[in-house]
Amino acid sequence: MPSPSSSHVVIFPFMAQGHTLPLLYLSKALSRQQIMVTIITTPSNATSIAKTIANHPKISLVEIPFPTIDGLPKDCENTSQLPSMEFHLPFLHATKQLQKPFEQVLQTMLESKTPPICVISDFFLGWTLASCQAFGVPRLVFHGLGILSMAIIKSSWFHAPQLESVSMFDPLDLPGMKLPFTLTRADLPGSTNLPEHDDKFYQFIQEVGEADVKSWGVIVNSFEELEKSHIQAFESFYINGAKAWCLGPLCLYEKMGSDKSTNQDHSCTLTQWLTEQVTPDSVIYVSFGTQADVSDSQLDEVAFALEESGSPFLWVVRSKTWSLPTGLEEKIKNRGLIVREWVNQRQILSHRAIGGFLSHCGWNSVLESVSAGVPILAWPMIAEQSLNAKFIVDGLGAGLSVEGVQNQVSKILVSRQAICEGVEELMGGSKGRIAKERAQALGRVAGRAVQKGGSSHDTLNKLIDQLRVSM
Ligand SMILES: O=c1ccn([C@@H]2O[C@H](COP(=O)(O)OP(=O)(O)O[C@H]3O[C@H](CO)[C@@H](O)[C@H](O)[C@H]3O)[C@@H](O)[C@H]2O)c(=O)[nH]1
Repeated sequence: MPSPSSSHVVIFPFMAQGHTLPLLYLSKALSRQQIMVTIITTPSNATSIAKTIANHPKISLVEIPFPTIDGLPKDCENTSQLPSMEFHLPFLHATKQLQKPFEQVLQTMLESKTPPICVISDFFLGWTLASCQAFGVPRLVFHGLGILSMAIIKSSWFHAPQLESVSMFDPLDLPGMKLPFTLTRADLPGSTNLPEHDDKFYQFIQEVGEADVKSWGVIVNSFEELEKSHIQAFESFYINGAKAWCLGPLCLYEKMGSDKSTNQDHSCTLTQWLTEQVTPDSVIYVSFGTQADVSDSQLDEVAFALEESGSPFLWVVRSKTWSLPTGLEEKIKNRGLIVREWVNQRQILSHRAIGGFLSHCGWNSVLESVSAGVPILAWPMIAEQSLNAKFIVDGLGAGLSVEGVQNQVSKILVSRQAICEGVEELMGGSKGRIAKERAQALGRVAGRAVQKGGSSHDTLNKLIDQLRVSM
């Protein structure tokens, strides 16, 4: 069995912030266990990753070139650089061309004194399974999602023919699953709902899904106390007895303030602004993640709603075309901050001034909010976010929903009244108070999970032991 100091893990994240960040936190957790980690990525992603791993000598980076392909803007190496979600599929296909350089890197590593004990690669990089099998290295897959949403997606995919006869808004029963909320087909992500077999995205997901279920194991950014009752249903879809290793919340392995990848001056300004909002729990943080396209007219509604709600707010806006509606600047100037650059979201959520999070319910944001004990005002937009929103609101009771955000099928403009009412209830209503208590209780459990003796901490040790034995 290799000694701990010579154990080496290869991590290959998908080039999207929400997929890469948790794996960077995992790299740091592994390096603290004296494990060498090599992160494989492309040049422009390597530049930003290098900043976050600067003080971790056991983590190194290997760059492989991103391919140039028709239909994808030049120099786009991360989904956050895509002009819109229309380019997502060409981007996904482009990543398949990383296989050859990836295999060359793996070959060199296997000939070295420290061959890897496993490769942890993203679900979207399904072809890594064939490479790992060819070289005899176990592949662990990472999806970036929670257990419950993954189990629902897999189950509805598996039972698709039976589901087609169920109407869009009727409750859905998934065999073998105990759902903590009422699920309808309208809640399912687009590619799962009404799969069209000649749809190119469907075909891509089917391809990477086939590799997924043949993986050696699954790294899950969640913790047993949160999702234990769904693990068995999820694992049942894996054909070689693969285990789901719940290691999260991975963000909690990152020491607060240690990430130097954000602009430090800017971070200080935000912290100072938050500190000036003297009343604890008074500020609502607003962010819709790194992928969803939110129209400028919808952003106008958010702006008016935040103004009307009277709550202080800190809002991260990604749109390059949107500007604050005329007249609003003056009205919000003493209690609203709109930020257009990358912020340290975890640091913001943990500030005592933050009392709520208006969120799209990307899984990282959900976990970060829960970990900080901050209740969520849920506004799911794309992908599996409706499932996360129902889980946090109906399943865990740690959030409220924006009324009028029915599902992902009816794409209507959500009115400023609905948003404003949600903000008022979360920040000052009795339902908001109950959600806050629940979020705070979950935050304490999440913190214990990653500490010595906690469920995720123990699972990480067990995983490392098992990989070393199987070498
Ligand atoms: O200015 C910013 C903006 C984002 N973040 C971080 O970026 C991550 C964003 O992740 P997430 O909240 O999951 O949002 P998305 O990246 O938009 O989510 C995509 O990836 C998730 C994980 O796979 C899925 O759950 C979502 O449906 C999918 O849209 C989080 O860690 C945030 O803390 C920052 O730190 N600063």
